[in-house]
Amino acid sequence: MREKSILTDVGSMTLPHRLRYMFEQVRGYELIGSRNHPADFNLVRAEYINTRVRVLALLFSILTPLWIPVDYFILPESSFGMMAAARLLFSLSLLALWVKASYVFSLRHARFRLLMLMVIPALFHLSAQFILGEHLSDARLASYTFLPFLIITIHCVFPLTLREGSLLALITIFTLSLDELIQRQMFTLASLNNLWLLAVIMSIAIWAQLSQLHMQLKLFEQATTDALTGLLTRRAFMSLAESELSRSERYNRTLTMALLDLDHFKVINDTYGHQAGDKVLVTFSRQLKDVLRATDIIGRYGGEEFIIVLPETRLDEAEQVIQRVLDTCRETPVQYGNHSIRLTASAGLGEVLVDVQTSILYIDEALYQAKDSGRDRIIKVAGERKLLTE
Ligand SMILES: Nc1nc2c(ncn2[C@@H]2O[C@H](COP(=O)(O)OP(=O)(O)OP(=O)(O)O)[C@@H](O)[C@H]2O)c(=O)[nH]1
Repeated sequence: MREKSILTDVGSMTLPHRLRYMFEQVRGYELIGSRNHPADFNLVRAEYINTRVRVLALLFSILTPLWIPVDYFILPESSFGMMAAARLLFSLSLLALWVKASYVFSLRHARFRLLMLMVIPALFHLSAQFILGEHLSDARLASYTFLPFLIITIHCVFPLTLREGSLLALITIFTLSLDELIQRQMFTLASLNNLWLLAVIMSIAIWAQLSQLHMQLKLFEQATTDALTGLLTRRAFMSLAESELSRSERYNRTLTMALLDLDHFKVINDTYGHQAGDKVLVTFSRQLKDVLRATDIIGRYGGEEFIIVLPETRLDEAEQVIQRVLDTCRETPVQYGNHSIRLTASAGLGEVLVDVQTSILYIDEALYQAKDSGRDRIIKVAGERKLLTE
C-alpha cells in the first residue's frame, strides 16, 4: 500500500523481518483463515458461496434423474430399481438444499451448505458402489467411476481459505473412500492410484479457491479502502456505520461518532508541497488507528476530514479518546525531509441517535464551532442536539 511505501524502509530489515513483511504484503494470512477478514467481506463471500451452492444443487437435482432412462438400458435388471431410487433420493436431497439455501445469514451457514453440496454426491457415489458392485468394471458404467473426480472439480468454483478448502477436501475424500475403508481395500494399488489422482486434482482445486479468494479480497479492498490512508472510503464507512447503528439499537447501547479535521492543512500543502501533505494524512491516519480500538470504524470523509464511529462508547468516554487523538497529533510532529511539520486537529463529537446521515449534519456543525472558536479542540453535541461548548 502507498502508506507502507512512504513509511517502511524494507532495505534496513533483517531477513526474517523482510520475509514476514513480504508475507504481510501479499496478505498470506488472509488466505489461510478468515479471522482477519472484515465482517462485511464475510457476508459478501457467504452470499457468493451460497449462490453457487444453490445453482449447483438445482442443476444436479435436475440432471441426475434424467439419466434414469439410460440406466434402464445399461444396468443389470437387479440393480436398476435400487439405482433409480438412489438417484431420486439424491435429486430430492439436492432440491431440499436448494430450497433451504434461499437466503444466508452468515458465513457459517454458507460453509455448512457447501459441505452438504459435497457430502450428498459423495454419499450417492457410495450407494452406487454398493448397489453396482463388480458391474462397475463394465465400461458403459464409466460415469459412475468418474463421479468422485467431478465432485472434486466442483470445489474449484468456490472462493475458500486454505483452512476451509483443506477441511472440505479431507471430508469429501474421506466420504468418497468410505466403501474402500469398509471393505478394507484402501491399500490396494488401484485404490492408492485413485486416491493419488484425487489428491492431485484437489490441490489444483485448492489453488483455484485461493486465487478466487485473493481476487475477491483485492476487489473488496479497492472498493472500500482509501488508497492513500488505508482507511475506509466514505461509502464503505456509511454502510458499516448504519449496521453498527442497527446493532446498537437492538442491544440498547450508545453509539458515538466524531468528525475530525486537520487545522490549516492548506498551509502545509502550500508551504511543503502536496507530498508532504500526503505524508501528514498518512501519519494522522496511523495515529487514529493506534489510539482507537480495533472495533472502532474509521473513514476518510473528505480531503483532510476523518470520521469515526465508536461502538458501545458513552459520550464522555469518547471525548477522552478523541482528546487523546488530538493530543497525539499536536505532540507528534511529522518529519518530512529536513522539516518537522507541527499540526493540530479539531473535532465535533456526538451520539448517533436517529440515523447516521442526520447525526453527521449535527456533528459537522459542532466541528465548525470547534474551528471558529480557535481550533485544536472538541465540541460535543448533547443528546438533545444542543451544542455544548467545552
Ligand atoms: N496533500 C493532499 N492535500 C489534500 C488532499 N485532499 C485535500 N487536500 C487539500 O486539503 C486542503 C484543505 O484546505 P481547507 O479546506 O481550506 O482547510 P484547512 O486549510 O485545513 O483549514 P481549516 O480546516 O479551516 O483549518 C486543500 O488545500 C486541499 O487541496 C490529499 O489527498 N492530499
